[in-house]
Amino acid sequence: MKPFSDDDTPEDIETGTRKMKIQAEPTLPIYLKFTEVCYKVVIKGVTSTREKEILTGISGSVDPGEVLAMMGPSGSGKTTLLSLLGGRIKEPTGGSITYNEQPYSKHLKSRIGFVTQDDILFPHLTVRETLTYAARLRLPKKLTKEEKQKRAIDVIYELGLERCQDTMIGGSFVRGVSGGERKRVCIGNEIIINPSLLFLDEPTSGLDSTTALRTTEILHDIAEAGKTVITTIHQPSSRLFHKFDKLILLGKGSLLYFGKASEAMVYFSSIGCSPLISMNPAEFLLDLANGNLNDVSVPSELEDKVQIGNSDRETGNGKPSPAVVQEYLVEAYETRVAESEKKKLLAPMMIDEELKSKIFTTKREWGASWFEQYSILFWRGLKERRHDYFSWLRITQVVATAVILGMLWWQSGGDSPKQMQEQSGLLFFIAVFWGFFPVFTAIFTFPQERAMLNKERSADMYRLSAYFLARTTSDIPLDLILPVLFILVVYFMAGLTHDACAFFLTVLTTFLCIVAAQGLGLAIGATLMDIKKATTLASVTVMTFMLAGGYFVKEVPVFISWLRYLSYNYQTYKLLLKVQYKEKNDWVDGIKVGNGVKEVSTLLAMVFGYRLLAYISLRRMKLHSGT
Ligand SMILES: Nc1ncnc2c1ncn2[C@@H]1O[C@H](COP(=O)(O)OP(=O)(O)OP(=O)(O)O)[C@@H](O)[C@H]1O
Repeated sequence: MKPFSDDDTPEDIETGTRKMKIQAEPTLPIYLKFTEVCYKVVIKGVTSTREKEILTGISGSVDPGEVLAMMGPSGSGKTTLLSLLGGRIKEPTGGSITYNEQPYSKHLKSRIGFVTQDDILFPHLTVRETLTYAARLRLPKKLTKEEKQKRAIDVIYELGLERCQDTMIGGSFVRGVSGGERKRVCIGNEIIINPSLLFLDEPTSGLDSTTALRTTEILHDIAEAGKTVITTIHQPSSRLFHKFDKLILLGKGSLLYFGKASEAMVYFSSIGCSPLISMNPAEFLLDLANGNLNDVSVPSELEDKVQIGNSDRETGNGKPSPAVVQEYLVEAYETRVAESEKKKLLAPMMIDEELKSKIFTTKREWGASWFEQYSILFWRGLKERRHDYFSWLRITQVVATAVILGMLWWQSGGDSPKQMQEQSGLLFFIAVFWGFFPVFTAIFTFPQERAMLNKERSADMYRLSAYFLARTTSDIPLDLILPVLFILVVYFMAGLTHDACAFFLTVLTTFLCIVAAQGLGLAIGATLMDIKKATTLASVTVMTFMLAGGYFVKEVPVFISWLRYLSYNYQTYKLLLKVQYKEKNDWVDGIKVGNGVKEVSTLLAMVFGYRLLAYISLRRMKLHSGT
């Protein structure tokens, strides 16, 4: 453990919250410049399509060692600008963004850390596990596993997370670390790669002012270590505001101010807007950007606009309307500052040629080999998802269903055709239950995983194929336990064929049905972003498969009979019948009892088919997100 530093107050030492010293190795300094950045989106309505302008002509710059804060009311375009600068949205509609005077390139990905607004973390991993997995996936291959683990521990100490390193992250239903600690873990996830550029979307939202200040101090320390830090911020306290080097103030997508944070108040007073009472500068600036001029001195130009009495522009209370204020502020910035700032930005920077070329010369490579990626993701998936699989709710659901079925078909026997006919209802239910249940589990658990997949794939952490195979194989042990429990209860309560081979074949058939169903669930979850739409489509699909299964209607019309080759429920049902009655009868429930080879191969084909569909949907999902 690192010793406490001289800067730590006795209180820090007592509470263990020492001031951080970010001691990362040197990084490539990156000078970020953006001029006249515009961004539009096309909004498709039911009857018409229109363009919406989100950002208009935003210019600014930030150097290594500086923290640039972006402020503005909600919806003013902060996140959009941050995403454009961080390469998360690929192309601005206009203007240019350069990194050491070079345009964005994929090589930059490994030099950029991006902390999103939502804390996307696995709730059941501990702080240390989260950071260790990130280090093992993201740090260069040349480092050993031990060195990567050490880096994770260093980050834990740098961010003051040592006291909660073995605590689970937690989520909506699991108690875990505090909001401030969770935010620090998100920051740790990004600084672990020692990025040159660090982007953060509202890192202090939802934190109390002391924790927010501590988080901002961390950003300051990170910048001091030679990194370029850009953050959006919602409502900073005045202490926090003074920690920023540069400031961008946005209002409805337009630039109201760019410059040193410490000079913002001087600039606004120079255009006639200053607070009439003592006020937090951040609060004053946000009021201005919102067009709220309460307790603010109004410049004479704006006063005149009220006196003209243009009803559209007045709010009726003697104050100009927000639209008029916004127009005035944009115009004031354009006429007094924008030109000189643009000139400065357009002037070529005195940057070493080496710095320019280094952006492209770094070889883009994965932090781990394909097999390592697979193995890390396998163990991580197993650790995380075992909680979903073995929640008390799921166990109760499965065991309760099994007990009810066992009681309904209590020692039903399957010797006479009548008994077989009755028992076939139970087998049909098993095929339907294990055809439905995993589809919905996959759909419900996937959104969280999708967010993580998007985040990690945007940072080039691993190949999709490694993720997919790890997910598929880590599901296998988890998938086996609940069905085995279920079948153990049902099998002996209902008195199905007392034969070890029949028992294991029943388990195996159910398992194949589950793997196919999960593939379908994953494919639907990855195709439809909306969980409501996904559950509706899944219900309709599985219902159709169930009906086409031939249990209710024996003679299915030819044009619909092909559905039986998609219906894993039907193939499962047929196989279960064969497993139970192969020695006893030739026909049960209108189905010929044979050796089952055809059904096994059809079911296996479905397992591969639905998994392949899931893989294609995941690939397409990547394209949807634009990352
Ligand atoms: N893809 C999109 N399609 C339609 N509108 C969009 C899209 N992206 C952003 N917007 C709109 O652009 C505006 C700016 O959004 P953005 O998320 O950048 O704002 P913000 O300042 O970060 O807001 P907040 O502080 O609430 O997060 C909003 O009105 C938002 O609805």
